[in-house]
Amino acid sequence: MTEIIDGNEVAQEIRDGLGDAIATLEDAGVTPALATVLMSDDPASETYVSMKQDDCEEVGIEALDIEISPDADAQELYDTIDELNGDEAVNGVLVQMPVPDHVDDRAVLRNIDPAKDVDGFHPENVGRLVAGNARFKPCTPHGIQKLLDAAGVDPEGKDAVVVGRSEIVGKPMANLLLQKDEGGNATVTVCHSRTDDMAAKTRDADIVIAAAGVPELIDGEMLTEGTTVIDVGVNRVETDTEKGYELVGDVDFESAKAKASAITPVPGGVGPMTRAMLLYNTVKATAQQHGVDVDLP
Ligand SMILES: NC(=O)C1=CN([C@@H]2O[C@H](COP(=O)(O)OP(=O)(O)OC[C@H]3O[C@@H](n4cnc5c(N)ncnc54)[C@H](OP(=O)(O)O)[C@@H]3O)[C@@H](O)[C@H]2O)C=CC1
Ligand SMILES: Nc1nc(=O)c2c([nH]1)NC[C@@H]1CN(c3ccc(C(=O)N[C@@H](CCC(=O)O)C(=O)O)cc3)C=[N+]21
Repeated sequence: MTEIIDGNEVAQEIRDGLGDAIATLEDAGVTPALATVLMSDDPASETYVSMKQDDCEEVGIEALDIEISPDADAQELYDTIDELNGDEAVNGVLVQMPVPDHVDDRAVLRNIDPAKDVDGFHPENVGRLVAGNARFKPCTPHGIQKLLDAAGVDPEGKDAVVVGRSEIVGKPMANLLLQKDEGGNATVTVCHSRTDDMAAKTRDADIVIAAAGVPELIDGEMLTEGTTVIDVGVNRVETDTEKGYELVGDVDFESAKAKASAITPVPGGVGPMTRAMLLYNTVKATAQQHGVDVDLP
């Protein structure tokens, strides 16, 4: 029987597990606060940001929701980031990606105070992660480590194939799997759009993590029996339904499930974990900023 890894359930465990740490911070007189900055009118981005607000409310994190018109000057975004960096009541700052073309996304990430960079995208935090001394593990790959653990899959000694090499998912995922640490110690292959014969790599893998942003790129034909399949893709595909779209992963679920020993669904797999680990990083950031010791799940 193929195990369907339930991301909503594991995310709920993480949120519940943050309760103790948040209570410890409250005892010290601190309420964690996360600021999300949205400079986009993309409906998917708006959905994620509003889901993050709800998550914060559930666990007792204060959520600040800042919207900047996508037509505004880049300077307005930089000024907002400066203000949040300087605001002692704000513990975490997240700028929803992508930002408009006229804004330099690297400069945006460089401007966030690394101590408040709960995405883990600031170059200092990227460097620390690669050096094996992470301050904040990026939310999506960290969430995937938690999902693998919940499914009883230890990457140690396994062949892992990551499809995608983005700064947000593919690269940090490969780095975490490679680390000489719990949840790591895998042998890692990273595929991308220039990879030759990707199916030969995925067929050799014990763990496949698909993060290409291409609907149903990975199907059962590209997998061997017993593979663990993690689907990061959240693609909105137009349909005739009332909503007008359907969420489709980077994995063809039915054919992959027929081969996999365990697989994540879309929705309800990696997405909820990304949001849960953002809360985790916000609590961690708050504790670090105030020198309070907390137990994290
Ligand atoms: N569930 C969650 O929490 C999250 C989900 N996502 C979703 O994950 C997906 C990937 O996101 P993100 O990493 O930001 O995307 P990017 O577009 O930044 O990166 C996609 C990567 O996939 C590679 N790629 C594209 N097409 C192919 C192909 N045909 N074969 C092999 N590799 C390919 C690209 O290669 P190259 O570098 O050569 O261009 C690139 O490295 C999207 O669907 C996104 O919505 C993203 C973040 C969080
Ligand atoms: N600075 C920054 N940090 C991010 O972490 C970040 C970002 N920018 N830009 C965009 C991507 C994408 N991303 C998702 C988060 C949650 C779901 C999620 O919760 N998905 C639900 C369904 C959502 C729905 O119903 O539309 C699920 O898969 O079950 C998806 C995608 C975070 N990202």
